[in-house]
Amino acid sequence: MTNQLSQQTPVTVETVDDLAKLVNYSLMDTLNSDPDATANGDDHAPRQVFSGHYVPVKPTPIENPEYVAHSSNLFAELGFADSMAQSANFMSLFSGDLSNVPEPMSKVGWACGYALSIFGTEYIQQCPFRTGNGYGDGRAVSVLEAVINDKRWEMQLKGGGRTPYCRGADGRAVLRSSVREFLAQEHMHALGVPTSRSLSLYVSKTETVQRPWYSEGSNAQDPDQMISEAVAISTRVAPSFIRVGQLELFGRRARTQEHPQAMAELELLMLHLIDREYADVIDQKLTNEQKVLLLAREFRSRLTSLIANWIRVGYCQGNFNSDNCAAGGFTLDYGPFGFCDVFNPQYQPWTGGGQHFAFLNQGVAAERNFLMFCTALSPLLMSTPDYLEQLQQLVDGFATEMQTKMEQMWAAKLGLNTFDAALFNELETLMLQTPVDYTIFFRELSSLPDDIGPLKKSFYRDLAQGPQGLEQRWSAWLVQWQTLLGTEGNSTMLIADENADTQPRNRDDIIAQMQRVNPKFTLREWLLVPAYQQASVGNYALVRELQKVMTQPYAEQSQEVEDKYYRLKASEFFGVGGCSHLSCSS
Ligand SMILES: Nc1ncnc2c1ncn2[C@@H]1O[C@H](COP(=O)(O)OP(=O)(O)OP(=O)(O)O)[C@@H](O)[C@H]1O
Ligand SMILES: [Mg+2]
Repeated sequence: MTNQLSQQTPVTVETVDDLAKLVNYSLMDTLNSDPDATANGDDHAPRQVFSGHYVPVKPTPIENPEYVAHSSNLFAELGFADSMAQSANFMSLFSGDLSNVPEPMSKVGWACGYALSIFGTEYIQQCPFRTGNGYGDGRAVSVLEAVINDKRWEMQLKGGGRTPYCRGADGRAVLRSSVREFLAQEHMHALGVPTSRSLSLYVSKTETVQRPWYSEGSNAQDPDQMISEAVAISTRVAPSFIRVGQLELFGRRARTQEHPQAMAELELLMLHLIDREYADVIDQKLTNEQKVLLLAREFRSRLTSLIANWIRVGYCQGNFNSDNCAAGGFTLDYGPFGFCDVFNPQYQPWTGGGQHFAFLNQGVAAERNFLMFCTALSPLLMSTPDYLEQLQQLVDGFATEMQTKMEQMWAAKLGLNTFDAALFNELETLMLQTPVDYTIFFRELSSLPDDIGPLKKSFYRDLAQGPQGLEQRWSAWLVQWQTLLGTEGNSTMLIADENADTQPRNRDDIIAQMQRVNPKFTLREWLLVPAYQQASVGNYALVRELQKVMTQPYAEQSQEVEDKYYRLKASEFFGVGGCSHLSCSS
């Protein structure tokens, strides 16, 4: 749960020609291509894809691309020179034009099909053909895989044009959603939460599409107008983009023996997933059945940690369907996400999402995705009933593991070594009744205040306006917490106390530990709105400023940054469409 410091690699990639030397297409080499696909990749009309793991497809470049931003952190980790982001060849490639890429880079990218489950219910009819064979990457096109310092990375354009899975839509992403996703991915990484990463962001100077959106200041739930927005392509990077929904597509086909290769395709995908995401923890020499079990165990462990991390930093994914759940156990698809301001277990930024995907329900939503993951893999264990039984036990044990991770996370946020249910329950009640700003509250608490004075900075209401006795209850809670921490009445050195759960710890150590767990800055929606609004008129200053501030979320930063970004959400932003809630995310 600590902030991962970016590892820098010496710059070795200064041009697209240098990058071409690192390409290595494991997916295209080991998985099956759709046998009905056109050889040249001009495959953009919606159609059914009956078999094969991927469809070769050329992205459609955005017209007149302009540089908006790149992640210099990721560039440094990959050994990319910053200058490359604005070079003509790099910009062409990552704004969708593969026509001039050097050998051995492929001039054709690929898109993958996947199935959909929502909160554990299988959906089949969500494509124009009502079969599920037309569902998948409708606007995400992978363009290359490269091995850089022994690590494999896939690079995928979001908004890269229509694919056979586009279902009649335009295949584009607008600047607004691309700015949000671009900033959020790198913020999440800096928060120490596993995620796909952002490489680059380019916008078209001339090409626009229509999207439903809110008129200025609208309080409506749903957008009340169509607006014209510039299209953009952001490139995201991950070891793979295999989703739970993808395993499900092949699991369902294997289950119903939809075609003669169905079982073999499921097995290939499972092995490929291990190779891409779990090679360091699953021994190649094991039998396939043993691999399936280990895979499920490891995925469960990653997924439960991921959710605990989301809740630690106040993140709500909003649309945690199985097709938005990366099988590698990291955050994927920053569509209708949000970082909460007010602590609220029911916080759900997406109006279409429902309470099942709300902030504190994310563990249960993850459990449903894990069930679908195991269901998809179960055809591979049909001949080994004892293994199937063990898989079921992994499903049955999810909630307990989730609970353990949550308790560890809450304890860490409170600076404690062990979770104390009574202390936490009272805190949760107080946070709801006050109400408090989640980020500011825990950050202020991290300074180990002597009384509740400093915590008031995080309160959205004067305590006198709340239930009777609120102030006294806060004070009593603080004393109880200090007792458990062992800091009561001692401002310099801690004394071991029989009630304290820790060995004596230095006060500064506790502060430092808590500040590594409780970020000072989170990417709240009211900070994103002006950044993408200014970007829409060609001013990228705020995007870059946010990028800088939000990639150091645990650092104190300057007074100026604090004044601007370490604040309660202003009252005028509450209830505003596109700021407090949103519907369309694309
Ligand atoms: N403008 C569009 N054109 C074509 N397909 C689209 C478009 N918008 C969304 N889709 C597809 O609809 C499905 C559901 O959309 P969702 O918002 O979950 O994903 P997304 O944000 O596009 O993508 P991802 O999950 O790849 O980050 C996805 O399969 C996506 O590819
Ligand atoms: Mg999605």
